[in-house]
Amino acid sequence: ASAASAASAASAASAVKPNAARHVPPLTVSVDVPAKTNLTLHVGAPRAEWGGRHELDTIYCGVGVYDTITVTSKEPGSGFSLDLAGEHLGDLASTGSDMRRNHAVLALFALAEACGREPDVSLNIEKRIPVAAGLGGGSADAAGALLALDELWDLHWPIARLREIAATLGADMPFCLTGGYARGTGFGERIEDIPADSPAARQLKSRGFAGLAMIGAYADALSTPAVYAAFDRLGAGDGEENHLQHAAIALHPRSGDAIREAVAAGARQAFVSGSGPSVIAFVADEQAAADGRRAWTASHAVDRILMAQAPAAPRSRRLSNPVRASQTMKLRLRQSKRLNHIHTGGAGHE
Ligand SMILES: C[C@](O)(CO)[C@H](O)COP(=O)(O)OP(=O)(O)OC[C@H]1O[C@@H](n2ccc(N)nc2=O)[C@H](O)[C@@H]1O
Ligand SMILES: Nc1ncnc2c1ncn2[C@@H]1O[C@H](COP(=O)(O)OP(=O)(O)OP(=O)(O)O)[C@@H](O)[C@H]1O
Repeated sequence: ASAASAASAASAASAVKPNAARHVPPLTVSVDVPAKTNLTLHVGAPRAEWGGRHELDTIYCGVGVYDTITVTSKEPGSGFSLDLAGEHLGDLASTGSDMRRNHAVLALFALAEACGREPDVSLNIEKRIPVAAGLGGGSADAAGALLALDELWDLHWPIARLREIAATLGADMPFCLTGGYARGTGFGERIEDIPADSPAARQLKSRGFAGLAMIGAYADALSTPAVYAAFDRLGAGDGEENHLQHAAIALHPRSGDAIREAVAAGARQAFVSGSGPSVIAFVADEQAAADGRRAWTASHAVDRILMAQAPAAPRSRRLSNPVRASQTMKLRLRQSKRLNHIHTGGAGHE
């Protein structure tokens, strides 16, 4: 069940038990949030009122490589902390990376402000989604933080309300709250769910956009604004459902090699994920996956291969004991009291 349905199930349960013992909010909540891709991504004109972001019509799909976001209540007045763990942290691991700008931290401050709470929370992110890879990892972490805090703080807000907050933080975030399949319009933030048993979902499945997917990931990153800027110069490739694919391959030719290799090895669908550089290849079965992996390995068309199921959705867990990270790389930020003011719209910027 998704975190959203878990949340509404919890509030429904308390509604039918008026005499039950007072509900005690959990002290730790953990949410696994999948990566996202775009099965189609039609890009229109940039719009000044969206800060130059482009009009989109896209079919989003959750892809089952999960980041785990864990939130734990802290002493009142103690502020927030952030722990990041994972083998491939990309630019998040660099000393110049400002963890106060981490998307999950921004989500914590946005929700705290919206519900009038202090952000006295420790955030723990176990990253598995490749960073700056076109897989929406930062958006997934922000969505996970919103879902987990919604439970930790016993808010149980409707998804539509969480989506409004998510939309102030980034185009992909409203989708990442629910995953599955969905259509996105506006700058990507207006979401219409595509239920799993709908004709539209059945059509996507029959076109091969479901089941086992290989993700070809790279040590290189692509900046999303740079890919949109390249799209503005180059336009979309002929017949390509992802209008950013041509621009992403122009900036990162190995993504084009990976698509060709995957198709030659029998993949049902192979395309650049969002703004790239990652490539997603849907395969019919384990045998086709083995063929695809061999082709990518022999040709060195990708640096890393991850396997995933799609479509995928967030899932939440209440924990009685805080989790301990045990990964190879671990980064930590302890926040100063002053930072609270910066992120809640108070005094100035650093
Ligand atoms: C490429 C996609 O991942 C496809 O879903 C999204 O369009 C990008 O989603 P995102 O990273 O959540 O986007 P945001 O954080 O809102 O914007 C990052 C940058 O991407 C570009 N951007 C994003 C969305 C959009 N509709 N048009 C744009 O031109 C802008 O340069 C913007 O400054
Ligand atoms: N929690 C986070 N996880 C990943 N990146 C983050 C996070 N917070 C901030 N960032 C910053 O966001 C940048 C984009 O990372 P992300 O993994 O979201 O890329 P992406 O999937 O290509 O983005 P997009 O959603 O634009 O397609 C990174 O380079 C990083 O500096």
